[in-house]
Amino acid sequence: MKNLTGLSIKTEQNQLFILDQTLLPHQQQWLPCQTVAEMVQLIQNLQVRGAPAIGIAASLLLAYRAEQGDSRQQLRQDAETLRLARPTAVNLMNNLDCMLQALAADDFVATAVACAEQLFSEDVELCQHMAEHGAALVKPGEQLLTHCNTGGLATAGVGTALGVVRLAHQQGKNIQLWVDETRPLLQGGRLTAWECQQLGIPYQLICDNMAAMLMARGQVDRIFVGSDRIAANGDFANKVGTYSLAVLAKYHQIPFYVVAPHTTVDPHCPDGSQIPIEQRSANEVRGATGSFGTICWAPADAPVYNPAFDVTPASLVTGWVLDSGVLDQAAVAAGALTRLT
Ligand SMILES: CSC[C@H]1O[C@H](OP(=O)(O)O)[C@H](O)[C@@H]1O
Repeated sequence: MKNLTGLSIKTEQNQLFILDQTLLPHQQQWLPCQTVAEMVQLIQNLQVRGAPAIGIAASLLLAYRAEQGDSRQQLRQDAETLRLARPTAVNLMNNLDCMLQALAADDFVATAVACAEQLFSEDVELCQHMAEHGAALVKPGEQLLTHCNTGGLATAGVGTALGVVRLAHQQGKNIQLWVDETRPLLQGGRLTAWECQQLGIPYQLICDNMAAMLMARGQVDRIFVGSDRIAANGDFANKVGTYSLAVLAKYHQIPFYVVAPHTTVDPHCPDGSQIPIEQRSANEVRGATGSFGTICWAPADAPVYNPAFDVTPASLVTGWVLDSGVLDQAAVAAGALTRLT
């Protein structure tokens, strides 16, 4: 397997390593990953996370196992095990489908490795295209807002929504970024803040419940968020809290964009009601665990509802920023998402 270097995934000397995102921003620890069980744990613990990154990491693990001599039958079983690791991010399913096609070839070791490497390098390119299309929407001096983490940590490239912000910044557009901390796992406060500091992007971290006031004050000009799955009609799932941002943006007439590669579109999913929403553990809401240890601020037996994602209807979306360009509501209503290549 080639040496591949992403911000949170890398291969070196035929070994696969994952940057443990639960330890960021205070610790940077690369973990070797050699088994399917280890990869499932890393994905379920969000040590590797972000729709594109999850799919790429799972594919590289299968390629690694193929190089280790696992049988085609075992690899097919492993693909199905990995598919169950997290249900919402369709990139995982799409990437595993690609890997299963590669495993059908006679020389399946070589084709599996080539497929996983291609998925990695393709995502790098897709991220750059999304960044270019999205940054073209940004006017100089705008105040942008984003939710969760959608940067290099969540992809193999520069990211999706945060990749747009990064390029607008690099183009000298003098943007400012509001970063939602993104309860309960704080992907914004821990990961997007860290990426912004690495990249020199001027940002301010806010609690999720502060976004409305900023919009009311006219301090948000444009919102970019990522996605874990986009349905054929343009509804999309993203980190919980995205829907409320979209409603607020509609009320305040602020342009609201979802940024995603075509690998996040699920043409077989007719609308948002069909997107499976991952339910996560109560303790994530009761408290937080990270490199700082565990802080439990709720009663240990507090009843909890913890959906990891919510669904935003297409009616609230100004534009879909894809690697192929920006689609507006008319294009999406005409079925453009079902004709992507
Ligand atoms: C480009 S990543 C898309 C998506 O993934 C994140 O979810 P998680 O942190 O649970 O993996 C978040 O929803 C991002 O917007």
